[in-house]
Amino acid sequence: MWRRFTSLPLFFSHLQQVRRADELKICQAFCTEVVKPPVEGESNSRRNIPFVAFVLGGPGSGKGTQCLKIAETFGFDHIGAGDLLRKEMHSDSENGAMIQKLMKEGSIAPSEVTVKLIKKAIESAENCKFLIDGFPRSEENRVAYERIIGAEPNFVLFFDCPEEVMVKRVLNRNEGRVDDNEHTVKERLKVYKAITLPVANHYAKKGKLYKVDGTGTQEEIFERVRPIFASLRLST
Ligand SMILES: Nc1ncnc2c1ncn2[C@@H]1O[C@H](COP(=O)(O)OP(=O)(O)O)[C@@H](O)[C@H]1O
Ligand SMILES: O=c1ccn([C@@H]2O[C@H](COP(=O)(O)OP(=O)(O)O)[C@@H](O)[C@H]2O)c(=O)[nH]1
Ligand SMILES: [Mg+2]
Repeated sequence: MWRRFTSLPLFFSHLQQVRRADELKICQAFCTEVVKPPVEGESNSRRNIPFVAFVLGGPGSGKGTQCLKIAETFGFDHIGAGDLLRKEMHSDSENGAMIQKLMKEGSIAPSEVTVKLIKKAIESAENCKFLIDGFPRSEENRVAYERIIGAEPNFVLFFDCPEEVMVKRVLNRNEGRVDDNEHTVKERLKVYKAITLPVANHYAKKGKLYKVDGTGTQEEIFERVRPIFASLRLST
């Protein structure tokens, strides 16, 4: 349904914006100025918003692996939503037990928890361009992010991968994760198809989704990803 969605106009318009900002410091060039939605007790002010790419795809589609390569090659900060939640789970946080339960079930954590962690990661970074990996996982996540951060992502990278390939990769991941087992991955795939794919569909309809074939070697996949980021002229 959402197979047709190239959004080159988006990139070209951003490219123009970057070109116009050629003399500016690199960080400034990555920032998009947007109108902040009205907040009670605050006037409608203009402010700088970081350059953000969401990275979506099923469990084991290679999001984390490719994000590491993109971050290294193009100077993005990599914010893994699942990594933030795992860190929170292993801390003394009051949410730890709840997160562990949800992860084991293959369910999605409350938006307020995840968005708060993402916001903190963005605010504490020196960088101004981010890959947000594995988020938003639901329409509710998406709406909460856009409301709290006050901006949509600049674009969305989506890894398309057959289920059997994803399952095989997850079961071989060997990182000691509570969710890398046959039962949870099956549940995660159900959640992914029912709740996460509509988010990708939303951005596809807006012309913001870039779909990449997630099969093949890590290097082959990165060669499909590379032109997307290279065309942004955002590498440092
Ligand atoms: N192209 C690939 N071919 C084979 N294994 C891969 C490939 N990409 C990633 N992997 C491995 O598959 C597992 C899942 O990859 P990961 O990047 O964690 O996916 P995701 O973040 O989408 O769940 C990891 O163990 C990773 O090393
Ligand atoms: O925005 C997010 C990201 C992750 N998760 C939880 O964390 C798990 C693992 O997410 P991660 O992105 O690390 O998994 P991956 O897709 O990389 O295997 C998910 O199944 C969810 O339970 C969540 O609730 N919200
Ligand atoms: Mg991952």
